[in-house]
Amino acid sequence: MEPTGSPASQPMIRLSGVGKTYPDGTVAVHELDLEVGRGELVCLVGPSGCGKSTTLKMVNRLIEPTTGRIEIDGADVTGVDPVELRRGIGYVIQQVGLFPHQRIVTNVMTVPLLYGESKATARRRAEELMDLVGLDPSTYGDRYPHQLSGGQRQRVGVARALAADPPVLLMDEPFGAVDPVVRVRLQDEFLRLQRDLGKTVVLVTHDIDEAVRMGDRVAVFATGGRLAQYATPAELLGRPADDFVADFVGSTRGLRRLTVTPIDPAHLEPLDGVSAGQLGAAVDVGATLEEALAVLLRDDKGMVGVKDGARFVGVLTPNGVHRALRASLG
Ligand SMILES: Nc1ncnc2c1ncn2[C@@H]1O[C@H](COP(=O)(O)OP(=O)(O)OP(=O)(O)O)[C@@H](O)[C@H]1O
Repeated sequence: MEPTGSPASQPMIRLSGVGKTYPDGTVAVHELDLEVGRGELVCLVGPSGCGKSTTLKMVNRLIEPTTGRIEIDGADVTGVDPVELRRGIGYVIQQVGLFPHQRIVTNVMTVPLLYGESKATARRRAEELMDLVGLDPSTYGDRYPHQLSGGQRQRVGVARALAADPPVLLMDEPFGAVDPVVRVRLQDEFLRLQRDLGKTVVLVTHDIDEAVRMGDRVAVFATGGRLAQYATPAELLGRPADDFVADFVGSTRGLRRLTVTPIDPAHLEPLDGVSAGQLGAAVDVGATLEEALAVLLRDDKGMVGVKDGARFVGVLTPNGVHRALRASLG
């Protein structure tokens, strides 16, 4: 599916009153309204069985909704041939689904070959994609899936999903199968890739930390396929909509807010009478409160200098951190 050059204000994905009731009467998703902007990364998070995967699969029509309407780039997906639809939508799942008896490069080439590219072009494209996800094709291209680590296999899954250069990427627990350290590295790599490529991404996770770390917005689902809150990470942690969300984001949400709240120059204090030598290390004005607080605690000077490039713009004190947290909720 080609982007139609629709107005930038139109969401890339729009779900209106979408519901799914399975034949046995299970309500997997209940009347869901959700919009995902162009280039936005939205995380769907919630306890097991709350309808996250079903929602994702309705977007690429692996599951048909029982009610409602789903549009991608302004077009009703039910009017698009499912095979055609899925070409415009990359899909990454936890179990990656690589062909075990094919080399990695061949696995990635499958998609361009499917679209009728010549073998040489498909190979070139596969090698580019492997580079893009941080796997050197000359080292890993000729290996088989079982000769890769879980994290490396996951990268192959992402490379393959990007092979058709789809504007939309759906990811179902993409980093679920790897250990926590590799997981954070893959999250960082993917965020960098996403910033460069500007895809519209919907990512399912049951991990609230992953959701607030990665999402521009986060949709919290509750049991019964009900959307409990759809908000930015800062809003979600600072103003949970109800007890369910407050409970789900956890009692340490105050700490988590530091990770999603940027330094606000309005809450800095002037440098007057303080020399740079008294300050220890400085942080960049684009840093988060968490990064600033880490330096503040480490250097133990009672304040941390904040720089914009080479220029000092002020100092942040523990009180300033408090004020910035309060003010971030408007
Ligand atoms: N084919 C089916 N028939 C009946 N019920 C189903 C079917 N597939 C899924 N369900 C039910 O629909 C609900 C939502 O399932 P879904 O897989 O979307 O949840 P999820 O939030 O992705 O869960 P998890 O985090 O455990 O993967 C669950 O209660 C599940 O048991």
